[in-house]
Amino acid sequence: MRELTDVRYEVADHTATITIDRPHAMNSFTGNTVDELIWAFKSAWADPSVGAVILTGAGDRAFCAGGDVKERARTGGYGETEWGTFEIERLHRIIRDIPKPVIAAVNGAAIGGGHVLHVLADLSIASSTARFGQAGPRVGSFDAGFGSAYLARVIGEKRARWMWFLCEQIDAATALGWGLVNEVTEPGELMATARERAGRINALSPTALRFLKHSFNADTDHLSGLSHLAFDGLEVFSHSEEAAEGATAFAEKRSPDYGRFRAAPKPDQG
Ligand SMILES: CC(C)(COP(=O)(O)OP(=O)(O)OC[C@H]1O[C@@H](n2cnc3c(N)ncnc32)[C@H](O)[C@@H]1OP(=O)(O)O)[C@@H](O)C(=O)NCCC(=O)NCCSC(=O)c1cc(O)c2ccccc2c1O
Repeated sequence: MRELTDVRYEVADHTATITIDRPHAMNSFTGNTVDELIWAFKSAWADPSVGAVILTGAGDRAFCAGGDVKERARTGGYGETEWGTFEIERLHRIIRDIPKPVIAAVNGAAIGGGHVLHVLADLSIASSTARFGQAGPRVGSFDAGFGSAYLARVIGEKRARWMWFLCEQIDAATALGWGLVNEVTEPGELMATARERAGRINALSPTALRFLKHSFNADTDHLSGLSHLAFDGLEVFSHSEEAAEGATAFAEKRSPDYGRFRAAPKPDQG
């Protein structure tokens, strides 16, 4: 068992529960958090006693607020990692590829990269107090892979563009109406509901579930190439003044000033 600082990993009744445990920073993730999440998902994948996985956040304020923007404002990145690389793309792949259903138990704010994590889960159950939103364009970031294209598959183009282009949050009732979550519970009932659903999954044929999960995925797996390209672009963009302005403004609790970056590429004169 690896020593974990940012994530809790528990297995009970054939269900692995993975909890992002950084409530002081709204369960936002650093590179280390992502490494630990990958370890937890791989552990659940390899454990023959586990049939379903629940992903949630510690406390009642946040599921996950995405990347730790203060860390990025301070250092320009998401901190040290095991291999020196920020492995968020690998985490996305593991959530999709693990041959067991993943249930996101959304206990509060699911924002930015945290929102993407629940979108990638097979099922999402939300507390009535949960909030959902994308924040990249406000803090100088974007997920032009699964985080936008697969989101559009789930809720439709207009709604996905609305979430990304306005960076406003929606509540749990709206998320349910949009098909962004499967069900909404009272906050105190969220984990019991998620465990009950996991228990029902655990009573089913694991092989049938595995084939079904990968069959659902196959239809959108080409987005993985798009994701790869998008993360290449994000890596380049994240070193720009424009990206730094977004992160710095968040850390300084002020609105970002993107005015000087507005000049659009000129149409081809040739
Ligand atoms: C999440 C919120 C909507 C919550 O708002 P609320 O009003 O309830 O709470 P506060 O704003 O007062 O927050 C409490 C406390 O937590 C700190 N905090 C919140 N979010 C973060 C965060 N993401 N990083 C660090 N710290 C955070 C906040 O500063 C407060 O601390 P105090 O010390 O002041 O008490 C709201 O907080 C919010 O909108 N948060 C920011 C959301 C956000 O911008 N997330 C990052 C988007 S970018 C991203 O996720 C991302 C994902 C990737 O996969 C990438 C991959 C590769 C490169 C870059 C990536 C990337 O940038």
